Amino acid sequence: MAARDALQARLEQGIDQLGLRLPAGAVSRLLDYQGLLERWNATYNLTAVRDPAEMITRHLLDSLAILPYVHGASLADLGTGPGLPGIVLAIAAPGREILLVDSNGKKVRFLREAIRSLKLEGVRALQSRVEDVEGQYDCVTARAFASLADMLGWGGQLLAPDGLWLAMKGKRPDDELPGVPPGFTVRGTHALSVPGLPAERHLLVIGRTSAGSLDGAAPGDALH
Ligand SMILES: C[S@@+](CC[C@H](N)C(=O)[O-])C[C@H]1O[C@@H](n2cnc3c(N)ncnc32)[C@H](O)[C@@H]1O
Repeated sequence: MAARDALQARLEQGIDQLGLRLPAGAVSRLLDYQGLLERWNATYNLTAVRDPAEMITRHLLDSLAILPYVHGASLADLGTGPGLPGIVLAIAAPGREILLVDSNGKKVRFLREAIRSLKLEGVRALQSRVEDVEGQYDCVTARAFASLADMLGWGGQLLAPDGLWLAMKGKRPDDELPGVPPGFTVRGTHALSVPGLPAERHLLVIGRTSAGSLDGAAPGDALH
């Protein structure tokens, strides 16, 4: 219990530093999710991060850092792995339809168990390659998944016309910008400061190029 108390203090402090307010019970559910991940990870190797305190920072707080950018009533998290950022966002911002997609069967088995045991309503896990997924979502998230060119090439069809694609990256991915396919434009690049994480983190917010607009011509111009 003492260990959980210490993790809870670290998580709550990080949430405060991010300037977030989460719904009642969310912190406890996030710790339950992490506990489940730690247990499954001992057998199934779902994440290379094994230290619980490091998981709080590198998984929970890093995922929560994009919460202010989450948009609309539906969200698809592509290449979600063990549910990052998708399950964290499902707990922190409930009330959305959320699809978690991964091609790896053991990760999807974990996701289904997490959805069941955490009673995550409106959340579904799909074992599939992103290329084969159908539907459209107001928000698409992807962390540590693929280059911008690949992720938009494989999954661009999933973004609703007014949707926002949130691509989570480490260093600012200037070298990937020329690969953004036609029809999409980078609306902003945000340097994220994740409490306790010294590494650089960036969020690219990508939308569809609106008809008649030139903003897809030079994605770098949209950066700030
Ligand atoms: C490096 S992991 C990142 C997992 C998680 N998003 C995170 O940040 O911890 C990339 C994940 O993408 C999945 N993946 C790779 N290519 C995929 C594809 N084409 N369709 C669906 N999932 C894919 C892998 O199975 C893996 O779980």
